[in-house]
Amino acid sequence: MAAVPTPSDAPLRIGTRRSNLAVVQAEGIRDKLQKLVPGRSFEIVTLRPLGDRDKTTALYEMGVKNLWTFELEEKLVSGELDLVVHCLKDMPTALPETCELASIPTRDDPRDALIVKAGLPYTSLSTLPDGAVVGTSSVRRSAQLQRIYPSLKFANLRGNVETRLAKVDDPESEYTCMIMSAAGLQRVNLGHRINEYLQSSTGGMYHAVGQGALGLEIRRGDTKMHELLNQLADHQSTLACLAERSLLRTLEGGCSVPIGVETEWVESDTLHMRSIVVSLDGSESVREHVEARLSTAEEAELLGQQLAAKLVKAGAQTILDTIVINRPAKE
Ligand SMILES: NCc1[nH]cc(CCC(=O)O)c1CC(=O)O
Repeated sequence: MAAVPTPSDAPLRIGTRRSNLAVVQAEGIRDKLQKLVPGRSFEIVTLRPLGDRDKTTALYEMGVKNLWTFELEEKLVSGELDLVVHCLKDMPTALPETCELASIPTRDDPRDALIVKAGLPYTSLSTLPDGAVVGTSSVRRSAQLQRIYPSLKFANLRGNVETRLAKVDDPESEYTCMIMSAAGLQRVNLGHRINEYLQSSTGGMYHAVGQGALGLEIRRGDTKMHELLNQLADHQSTLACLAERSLLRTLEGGCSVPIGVETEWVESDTLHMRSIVVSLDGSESVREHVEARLSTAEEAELLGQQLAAKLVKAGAQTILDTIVINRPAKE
């Protein structure tokens, strides 16, 4: 007679999106968990969320905010999944009451990267010709680039990493180049296609909140999973990302805004945080920074709130009000 499996014999089910990037990320987490609990079996369950199924409707017109997460969260809550592996930057700053962000592992490169169409000679943003077309559907990227390089043009570019790269490389396509996260490209072994890393100190680009980090989401109150995932958490990455998410949560006010950020540990216990808020056309922008010694999630969230308050005081509210009226797309 077959043994009746006890709950701890049941495979631990990890949910994620159905892209190559998402699966690679989930496999990485699975391999780490496997080392922590060698006796357990694991199963990766992929799902194509609404945000990936509908590629034509403008993101801001789809109504729901959590287009990439809500179906996975439903399966978490119903018990069909035990864990969801997200790109942290795709996770809304407010999660459903029934779920929680259990762990943020060591963050990869948070920067944006420039990728030029195969065969073209350009190697950096500053060498692109006037009128070059940048593929991106992120208002954070297009607004910031327009601020720095007013002669650039922009065209929407959606789809997973490989699809976007193929569209840009297509000799018939209008794109001269695209901007993507360095971590996303590196994780699917396309890091060699990066022509330039973008950051505030060399060119003025700030990355998205949470970019380059993973967010491990569980059912609220699942203490066993929480304890297990705690072992994958990285203290500095967690505090930096919580500070960034707090900044976004404070500024967002229910709507998406083109806001860029950078966080840097200047001493092992001191977090330096810089941020920019840009109008959609790049004509107006506000930049601020804060720094504090911190060691707890509460202190990190306070720092994010302080930076938000400084930005608002410096004029970010005027920019944000205009954007709320225009209802922009998020990343
Ligand atoms: N916007 C979609 C998205 N969400 C997470 C990543 C890549 C992984 C990451 O940066 O954490 C990407 C691709 C991109 O923005 O270039």
